[in-house]
Amino acid sequence: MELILIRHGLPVRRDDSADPDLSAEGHEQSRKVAAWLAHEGADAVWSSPMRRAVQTAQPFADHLGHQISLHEGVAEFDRNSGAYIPMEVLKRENYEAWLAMATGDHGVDIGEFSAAVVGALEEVIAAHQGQRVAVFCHGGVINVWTAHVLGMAPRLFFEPGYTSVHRYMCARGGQRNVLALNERAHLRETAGA
Ligand SMILES: O=C(O)[C@@H](CO)OP(=O)(O)O
Repeated sequence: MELILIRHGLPVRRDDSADPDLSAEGHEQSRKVAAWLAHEGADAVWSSPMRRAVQTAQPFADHLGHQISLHEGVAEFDRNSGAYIPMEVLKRENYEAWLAMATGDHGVDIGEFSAAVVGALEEVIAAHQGQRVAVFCHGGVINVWTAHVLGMAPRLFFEPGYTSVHRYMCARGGQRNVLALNERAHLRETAGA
């Protein structure tokens, strides 16, 4: 089966919640990724239950006429942090805090987080053998899954862009291969993509 992971669009900043809505630009990015993926379709659409992921999934699910299935196991590692500051904003405003996160101080056990993500995605894979499935989720989720497929220790090692598309072939025999990372051609006219 082909597993497609899509990071959510640009959210608004929230200093009082880790579960922000998408910004106007994030909604526009979501419409663009839906159009980008429309020609190939998907047999099912899954999402993290966080608002930014569900709102990003909605245009694609609407296009296909699918309901969105939610899985708590692909919610972001900082879901309980109490605030949401986009990483690029954090880097500008508080470089030390950004550096701490970028070098592994995430405030959570990354091994536990990775095990939960891998378990959740393996459930999705098992439920959709032979199909193409889109899962709308988060930068941390995409990082630890990709590290797992590459045989690396779990860590945040690359920067998935907003509404970036990541593809993996997942065979019945257990083989997991990367097909593509960080597809963002659908954003080529979007400022800051
Ligand atoms: O908190 C963030 O900025 C990132 C971390 O990777 O997560 P998300 O993809 O949910 O924005």
